[in-house]
Amino acid sequence: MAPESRSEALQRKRQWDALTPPLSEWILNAISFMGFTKTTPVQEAAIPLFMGNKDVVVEAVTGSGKTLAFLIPVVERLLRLEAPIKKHHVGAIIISPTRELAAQIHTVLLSLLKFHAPSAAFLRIDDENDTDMVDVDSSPHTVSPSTLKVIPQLLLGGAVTPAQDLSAFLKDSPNLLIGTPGRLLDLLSSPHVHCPQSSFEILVLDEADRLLDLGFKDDLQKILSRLPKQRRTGLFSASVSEAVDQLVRVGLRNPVRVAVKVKARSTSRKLGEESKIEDKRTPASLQMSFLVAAPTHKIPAIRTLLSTLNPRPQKTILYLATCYSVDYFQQVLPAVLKGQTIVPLHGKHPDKVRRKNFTKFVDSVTSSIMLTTDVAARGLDIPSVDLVLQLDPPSDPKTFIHRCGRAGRAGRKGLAVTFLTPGREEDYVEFLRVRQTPISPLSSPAIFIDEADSQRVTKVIRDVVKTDRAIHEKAQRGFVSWVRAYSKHAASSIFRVSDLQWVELGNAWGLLKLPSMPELKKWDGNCSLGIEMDWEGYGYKDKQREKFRLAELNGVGKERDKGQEKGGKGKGKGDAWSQKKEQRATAETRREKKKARREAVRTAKMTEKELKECEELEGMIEQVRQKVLEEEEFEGFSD
Ligand SMILES: Nc1ncnc2c1ncn2[C@@H]1O[C@H](COP(=O)(O)OP(=O)(O)OP(=O)(O)O)[C@@H](O)[C@H]1O
Repeated sequence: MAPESRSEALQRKRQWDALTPPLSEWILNAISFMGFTKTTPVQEAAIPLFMGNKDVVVEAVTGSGKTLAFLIPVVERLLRLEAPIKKHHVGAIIISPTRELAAQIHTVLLSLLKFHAPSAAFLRIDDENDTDMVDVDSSPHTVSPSTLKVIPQLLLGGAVTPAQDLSAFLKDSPNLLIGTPGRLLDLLSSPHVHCPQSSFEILVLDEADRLLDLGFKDDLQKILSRLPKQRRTGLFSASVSEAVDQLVRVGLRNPVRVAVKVKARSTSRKLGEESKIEDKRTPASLQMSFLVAAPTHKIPAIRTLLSTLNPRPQKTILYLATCYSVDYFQQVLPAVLKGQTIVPLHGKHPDKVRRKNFTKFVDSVTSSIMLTTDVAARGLDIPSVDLVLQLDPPSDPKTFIHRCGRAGRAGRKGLAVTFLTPGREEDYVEFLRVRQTPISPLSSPAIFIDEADSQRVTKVIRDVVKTDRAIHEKAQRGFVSWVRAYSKHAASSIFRVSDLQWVELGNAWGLLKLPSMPELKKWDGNCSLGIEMDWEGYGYKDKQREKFRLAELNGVGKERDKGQEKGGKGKGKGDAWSQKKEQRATAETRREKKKARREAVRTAKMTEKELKECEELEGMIEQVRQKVLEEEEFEGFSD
């Protein structure tokens, strides 16, 4: 017999049924139904280790199939126990940093369990593939297969209360919990939920480096303190190596490290130098590009890119730095990017909006752009996303590869374009290269923007802003939050507020004036940006708000608004969120103002009911302002 060639050996190796220990028949069946003929490299390496008795730290590029690389071992281990897990005991936990990602993991799990008859029957999963289901009694692995099943529970913040989570837990007694840290902790804190040594098998941290970040530290530590030390733990991410110092905190025992890298020819060699093969941390099918453009040229460039790319992008994700910039650009971009459905998504949206918008984007059949923040940077697997745009490079450099990795998944072609402002920001290319994330100039399609085009776009945006004072306020708030984010960039020697060109930026955003903010205190330019505005006549589209504004204008608000609306650096209510301390009126002054306002409103002939509504509205606005201040000051404010 002819000896097996290397490629034949590799092919054979990458078969699902060649994995050891062997996978259950029903899993092979499920995978075959999903159309995955071969394992991906990370699945091939990680599944046997994690199914065996090893803790693993797995790093593999975005879109390389890490979800199945941990779901299969989790499910297999739960179904190979000697006896079913006791009522209200948990056998496994999967933690994810965001709701959308946790929900996605749960969906992939259900698509597997559909093929496991006892679990599917319990979960009443729609089983249109009845005929593909394997009679688990014939499985060689399980001791009492017909009694063992996987019962997952998805735990997310938002729509469902912690009490409802607990009640579902008590009713169904799930043995596998999937959720975000906060909600998991709520459930695990109940005395009715048990994770003893005898039951608990396996813990997975998906996007582990993100979960090990400071923001999740407390919740994660509390979760870990409720789990037995003797357990299997798996950490998965496309950038897990950044978190290596933290691994000890998670209590890993001699973990095996699995690192699946991509080999690529070096893009940045000097003249006459041989091209080298380098390790890359992004998938080979993903073209990673950058475009150097002045701020006012960036949105026109996006418009040109979307209309010249061939084939036209079906779904695009456009990343911005902060939630408030998303709130603003969702108002103005439809006028510039005609023919695109713009769907906003960020972490400050109420849960209902967040779910509705996410589904809208995923289900959209027309060209759509998701306008988002880092809340959608990781893990999301939306196959038809073929273009990722970063109007602002992320503050945290490891987020860069996650954002780009929403395109070019599972071998599909994708393009990621990052916009950089001419000058110091161009050093970001080298900054990324030394982090094994090479990006090259966008050459195809070539994008040229002339000044007239960029001026036209600025005008289109400004015209939208002028239609509603509320949009102007969003613009001001968005811009301030953007400047703050810029000032907190991790690569602080590259992204420096002192380099910002304020007028150019104000025009790029279509602002009607530059907001009053500490960053502009020493700037001696003109905050009005040369725009003539009749500020008193500039109203809200919302009738109630406008009525209240007019009432205020005729009364106590008039004096105060003057300073603010001249476009100068006067202090007023509108810049409360940028000058917190100066804006906190004493309780007495507030009471007086309220009295005077009531008087002013009375002269505007409002009914008591209208007056009450206006006051409620203003109270809400004030609360939001205060919240914005606090969040921006203490939390960061990016996603
Ligand atoms: N063996 C396989 N063959 C082909 N496609 C696969 C295989 N395994 C998974 N996929 C598909 O690859 C895509 C990406 O998988 P997955 O979301 O698990 O990637 P990931 O490595 O977790 O990415 P990220 O780092 O962005 O979270 C999914 O659409 C999934 O269905």
